[in-house]
Amino acid sequence: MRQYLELVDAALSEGTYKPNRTGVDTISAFSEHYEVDLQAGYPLLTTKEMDGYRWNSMLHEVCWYLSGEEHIRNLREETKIWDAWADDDGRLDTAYGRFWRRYPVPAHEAHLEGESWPDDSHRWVTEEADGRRTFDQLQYVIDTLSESPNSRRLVVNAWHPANAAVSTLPPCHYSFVFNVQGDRLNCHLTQRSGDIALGVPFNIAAYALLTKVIAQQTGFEPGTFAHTVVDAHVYCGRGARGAWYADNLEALQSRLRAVENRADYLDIREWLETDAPPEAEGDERLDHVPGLLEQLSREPLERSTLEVADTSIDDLSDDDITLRDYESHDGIEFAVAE
Ligand SMILES: Nc1nc(=O)c2c([nH]1)NC[C@@H]1CN(c3ccc(C(=O)N[C@@H](CCC(=O)O)C(=O)O)cc3)CN21
Ligand SMILES: O=c1ccn([C@H]2C[C@H](O)[C@@H](COP(=O)(O)O)O2)c(=O)[nH]1
Repeated sequence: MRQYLELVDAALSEGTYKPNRTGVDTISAFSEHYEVDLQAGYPLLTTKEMDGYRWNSMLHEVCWYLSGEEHIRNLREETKIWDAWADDDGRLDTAYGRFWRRYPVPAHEAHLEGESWPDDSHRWVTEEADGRRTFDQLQYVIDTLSESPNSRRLVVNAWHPANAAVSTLPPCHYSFVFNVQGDRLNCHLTQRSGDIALGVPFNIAAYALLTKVIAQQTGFEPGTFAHTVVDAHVYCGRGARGAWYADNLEALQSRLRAVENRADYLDIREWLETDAPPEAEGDERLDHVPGLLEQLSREPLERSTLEVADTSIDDLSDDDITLRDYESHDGIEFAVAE
């Protein structure tokens, strides 16, 4: 996908060196935005292999979001991608599905006079077994799309400020808005923080899939997926390897500016691998720059297509989703900064 390669190039070319809480440094750019026409096919990256186990992880991650579960006891049977952030019992402090499907509604005694809140029998409110009330944002979107497609309030929000202030890992893709134009359903995602090599390819695949699912449930054609990434970063390694970029970012950026054809990216990678100190034992592939330069050197292939069975969001499983005509370049491995 051309837009992804442009995002990689923009972050590396314009970014600044930025250490952060993980101890793995980054090259970070502010407010990157791109749009993808979902009518032109499914935007699964082709410049590295995304089918096989990566596809399986992404699919189960989406099904986990839809499940509304606050734990990963079922998800971790299928993929390890969230294990590092959960405890042994599968409890996870990051609430995506939990907030999409079960956003907490304040108890009656917490309501201020004059405020509007739904009553217990409201169609998007669930009274859970323990008496807590939650709100199903995704069902609200689906029902409202059918009843008032011109609504400008089709927002799903995974951000709860008080929770986010103390959570170990507050949601990265925290708010999305659907918008109808003609017969097309568009989706705009705002992401506060994006790991360009590992997280963003999954985020693109997940939201393009979600848009297709919601469009199908409401009788629209999938339209545009628009994505804003506020801190769009490339991890560049730990210790001396990461610090090398602090001193050599300008040299890297002037080489990027001089690129005339794709193959030039491989020359930059060779310069970097020769010049930068090697990654320490145990830190291999935490520097994502070489792998991303390799991706930049590759020509994107034709888009694949996605088939989704007509199944409600409550029942959707990986069996309902089929990827067709996917071809890609070889896989590239990156290590995840925790
Ligand atoms: N640094 C960082 N980057 C992320 O993308 C990220 C986090 N942390 N923390 C929370 C979640 C977990 N996510 C992850 C975690 C791991 C992979 C990962 O290792 N992907 C491999 C495939 C692994 C597999 O499918 O088993 C890849 O090559 O894409 C991807 C997304 C996205 N998020
Ligand atoms: O879906 C996701 C989830 C997480 N990420 C990345 C973005 C950051 O690299 C880390 C989170 O660290 P913070 O310090 O909380 O920003 O995870 C992603 O890209 N996509």
